[in-house]
Amino acid sequence: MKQIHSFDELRQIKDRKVYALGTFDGIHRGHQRVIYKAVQEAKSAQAVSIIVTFERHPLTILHPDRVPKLLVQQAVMDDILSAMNVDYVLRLPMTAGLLRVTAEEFLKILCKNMNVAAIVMGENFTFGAQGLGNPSYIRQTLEPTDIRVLVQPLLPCDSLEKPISSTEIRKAIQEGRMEDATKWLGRPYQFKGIVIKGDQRGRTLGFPTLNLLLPDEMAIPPDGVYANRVRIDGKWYNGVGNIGDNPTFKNQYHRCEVHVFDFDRDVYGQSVIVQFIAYIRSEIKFSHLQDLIDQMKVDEEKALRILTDV
Ligand SMILES: Cc1cc2nc3c(=O)[nH]c(=O)nc-3n(C[C@H](O)[C@H](O)[C@H](O)COP(=O)(O)O)c2cc1C
Ligand SMILES: Nc1ncnc2c1ncn2[C@@H]1O[C@H](COP(=O)(O)OP(=O)(O)OP(=O)(O)O)[C@@H](O)[C@H]1O
Repeated sequence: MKQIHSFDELRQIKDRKVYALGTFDGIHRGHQRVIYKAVQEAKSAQAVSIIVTFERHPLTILHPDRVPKLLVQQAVMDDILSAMNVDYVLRLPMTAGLLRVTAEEFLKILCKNMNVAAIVMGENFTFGAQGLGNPSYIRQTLEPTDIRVLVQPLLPCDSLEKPISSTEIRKAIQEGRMEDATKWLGRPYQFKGIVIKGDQRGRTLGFPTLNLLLPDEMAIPPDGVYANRVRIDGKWYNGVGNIGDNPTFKNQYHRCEVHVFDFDRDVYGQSVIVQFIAYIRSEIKFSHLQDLIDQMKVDEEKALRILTDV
């Protein structure tokens, strides 16, 4: 999959094109429906599939203090899109100028002399200045052309009368409902990070841990203990982890740690992926070290049970 960043680069692509339009944070199951449709349509129209999205969220310009946390890091998003056989992702740099582009202009740039076979979007897609462009606007505007407009019905969250959305998934993660996040994303919630040195106390407690700084741009589950999976050097391991600042000890900082089962290699400096499968309990300030150790043994048992059941 190739990445492009401007309408000029888009114009260089002479193949027939099928676009999928949206923000696509998280590539949740609703997004996957739209993307699969675009890939399928591209195949039958002998065209290339192009995801049209933004480098950053529009709120980075409109309300920087309200920018939502991300559900997927860009490198991970690109791996997912490649695995879905997408040909290109166009990530438009987010600028005040881009936000002023009207729906009419935006459609014109995307479609005029661009050799477009089809445009795919979900029923709730909006675009252009003030979000005035929507599926019926696109249908109407492209009516006189031979560009197919494929509007996908919204995939609902099964427990709610709402469509799956990045917003609902962010809420689930922030409330520790990791099972909901997994169901709606179609994969466990995860982030990538570099293993840093901790206090090297874990091994003396019988629970050595990988320590990661929390990626500031990402949605972070609440402080507490989790059943985790961790990918190290391409291999997945089970584990039990903690997000928090270890209130039992002094001079700590907010981080994520995972005790990886059946693993004893030194991986400082390596990039790993941590998945959050289920929330187990909140963090506790223990008065005695032995109470923390006993509790971690209980947590380990619980995590093992959860991870063998999923
Ligand atoms: C499963 C698990 C549960 C934990 N629960 C707590 C807790 O409730 N309270 C706390 O202060 N620290 C908790 N921790 C963090 C430990 O205090 C920490 O892993 C230990 O002090 C080692 O730190 P280090 O990696 O910096 O050496 C937990 C860690 C794990 C792996
Ligand atoms: N549940 C869904 N089912 C089908 N298509 C969807 C669903 N949710 C979004 N889409 C479509 O996928 C594309 C990308 O969606 P987008 O990221 O803009 O919205 P979202 O997931 O609802 O996020 P937010 O919660 O931020 O509004 C759009 O074309 C949108 O209409």
